[in-house]
Amino acid sequence: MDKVSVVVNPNAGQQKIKENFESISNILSDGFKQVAFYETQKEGDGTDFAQKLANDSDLIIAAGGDGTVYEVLNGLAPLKKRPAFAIIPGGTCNDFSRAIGMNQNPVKAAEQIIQKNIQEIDVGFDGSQYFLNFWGIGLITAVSSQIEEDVKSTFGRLSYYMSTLQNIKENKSFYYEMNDATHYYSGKAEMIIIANGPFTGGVKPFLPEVNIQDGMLDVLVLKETNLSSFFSIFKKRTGMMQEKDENIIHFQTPQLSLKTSPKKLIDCDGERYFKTPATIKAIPNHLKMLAGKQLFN
Ligand SMILES: Nc1ncnc2c1ncn2[C@@H]1O[C@H](COP(=O)(O)OP(=O)(O)OP(=O)(O)O)[C@@H](O)[C@H]1O
Repeated sequence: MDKVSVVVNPNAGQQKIKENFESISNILSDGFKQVAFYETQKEGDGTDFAQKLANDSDLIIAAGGDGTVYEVLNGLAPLKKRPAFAIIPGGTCNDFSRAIGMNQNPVKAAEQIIQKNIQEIDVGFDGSQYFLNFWGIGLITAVSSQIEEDVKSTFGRLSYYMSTLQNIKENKSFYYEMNDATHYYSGKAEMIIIANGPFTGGVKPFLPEVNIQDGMLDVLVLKETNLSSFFSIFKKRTGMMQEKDENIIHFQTPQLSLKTSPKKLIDCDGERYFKTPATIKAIPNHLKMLAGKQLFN
């Protein structure tokens, strides 16, 4: 692994990467023969850079927040020849970087990257876009749309909690139909999350047991998103829940088709560009990532 391209969003987070640029650059140059940096200037640049640089890079590093990771992933994932992928976290939540054990200090993350701990991971795909972490509709979309940029920079992750609590009161249900090879479900729901990796919204309230190396997606349907359903999730996590909860559907599947009425805005790793319907699948071992820890296999 010699040639490394780093796609940097200089404005991500509170310019964390820019401030530490020299240290990051020195560390990466110690670990790899050739390191080049490319600064994004606007939306879409991360995807363009990834596509242009892929053929001539052994490794592409996304340095920025989850938006930058999403853009670089969506540049790389459709390609036949995909270089390895790594993340230097520089945003507010950096969800996926946490899932693969990256240190949240960008300089320390660069130190982890030069250890070259290569792991194969699954990538989610909904027919239009790829995701590493989660795909969701309903409450989760309302939560992230409501976080204003100024609130986000002042309160960081706390704003996700505050926004969630506010949304629990205001959330509206929708009608859904979904099926895979063995399940068919329909009814009313307030939130559906399809998880590939274990982190959503900078915290991990949902499905922390999700495995990003098993070729499967975890589907979670919440019929009602009130405080008691969140408490049920908590009980399920801690093994306290004995009986089946009527309010929650949870299963694993490699692929799922989903439609809703009305059409719902999709939150895909925190980005919101498309609406339902969609067919969502896990593409097993689609990317080689340089992780900060041993994953599940
Ligand atoms: N130079 C730039 N100036 C402003 N916006 C940019 C620039 N380069 C890229 N962008 C856009 O900014 C969006 C947000 O960036 P990113 O997610 O990296 O940072 P963040 O919002 O601070 O972090 P997080 O999403 O983790 O909270 C990206 O999706 C991208 O489209």
